[in-house]
Amino acid sequence: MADDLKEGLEGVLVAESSLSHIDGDEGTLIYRGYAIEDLAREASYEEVLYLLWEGELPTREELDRFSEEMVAERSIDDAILDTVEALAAADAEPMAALRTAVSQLSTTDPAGETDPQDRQATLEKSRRITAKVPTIIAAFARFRNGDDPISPRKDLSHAENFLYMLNGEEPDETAAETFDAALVLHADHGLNASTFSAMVTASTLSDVHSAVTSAIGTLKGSLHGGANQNVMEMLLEVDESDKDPVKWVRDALDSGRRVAGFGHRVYEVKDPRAYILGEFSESLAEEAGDMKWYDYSVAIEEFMQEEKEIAPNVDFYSATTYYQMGIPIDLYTPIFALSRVGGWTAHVAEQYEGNRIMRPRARYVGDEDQEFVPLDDR
Ligand SMILES: CC(=O)SCCNC(=O)CCNC(=O)[C@H](O)C(C)(C)COP(=O)(O)OP(=O)(O)OC[C@H]1O[C@@H](n2cnc3c(N)ncnc32)[C@H](O)[C@@H]1OP(=O)(O)O
Ligand SMILES: O=C([O-])CC(=O)C(=O)O
Repeated sequence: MADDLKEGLEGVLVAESSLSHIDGDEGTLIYRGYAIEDLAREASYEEVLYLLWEGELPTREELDRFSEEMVAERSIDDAILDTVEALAAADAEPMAALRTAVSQLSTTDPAGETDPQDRQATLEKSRRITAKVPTIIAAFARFRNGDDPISPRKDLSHAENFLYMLNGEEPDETAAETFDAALVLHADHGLNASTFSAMVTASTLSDVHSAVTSAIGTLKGSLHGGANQNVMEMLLEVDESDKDPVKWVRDALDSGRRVAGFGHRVYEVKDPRAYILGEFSESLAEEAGDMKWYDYSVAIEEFMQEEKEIAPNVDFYSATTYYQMGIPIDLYTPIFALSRVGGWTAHVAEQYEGNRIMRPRARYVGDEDQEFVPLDDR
């Protein structure tokens, strides 16, 4: 057995997948062969879910039926709502609340335990979880503001309905389209850490809810999904400092800080999703007549490129996009989960097919041949 140490599992091939592919040198991303740019421009999040779960883009009829099935699963039971209310009252972090509520969803799932070999049952469970995640996040956000949660509507798309449940009013066309495209852009991304986490859990033949719960916990970290919140907090810090953004970032790097929203394990060049989100951020800024956040971002991007040759990832421009849409900063990572749950569950379904338990190993560097000393003699 080769003894090469691959810290962070860099470059290690552990699975075959037909879901998404990243060319890190070229800076391209495809979902089942379709370019992310085409999907973001032309397809709804529901179409992308169908593509990931069913293997092909839906016809109009298939999409209508699928969307109806999703809509029918949007409501959450009172028991879940009570938990969400209690978590909001306890001032829980939104990602912690989401993780707990999604875990609890397993207790109200009508199918109970299902056979991992039953792909249909896995996909139905995935659909129920994915449909309910926006309802959980929006209810949490409202409870903590002292507002009543808003029931999901049946006549709105996944993206529109979330913004409606969050804000209490239907989003305008720009907000609805921008948010839908952001969901498309975040839906899948190869074996990123949270997806891998879901796959590891699934590989033990554990259930879909457990896999998604693992994935939420993994996405939360600042090196992964948590970076979008950190980007906006950094930009606010820049603003408050009254320093030039480039000077601020230079000082941050000098003090050993990492710049949130930059760098990637796979991309050697700018993340293709960052181009699209950058355009959204720019047009929202133009619409509002306030270019500040976009200009700060561009200045930081140019500096990071020139000075460090490190390009932005997906989290860099999603931050200012969401900020300019008025979304609370600590909901950015839950919103990432709201989209990525589609990818996580597609990978779980794939993992169950031809499953082998994930079990790497570590090189042992600890002590050997220790003489055991009984407790009272130590
Ligand atoms: C959705 C997503 O998960 S996208 C990623 C979101 N995360 C972030 O934006 C957090 C900031 N970025 C990072 O911490 C990293 O770039 C990661 C975690 C994304 C990738 O990590 P790795 O592939 O392990 O790269 P690694 O940490 O080895 O970095 C390589 C080099 O680039 C530097 N580097 C990487 N990212 C950054 C950054 N954001 N700021 C400053 N320097 C950086 C590292 O210091 C390292 O330099 P060195 O070789 O001189 O020590
Ligand atoms: O692929 C990764 O490592 C991180 C990422 O960009 C994502 O999950 O979208």
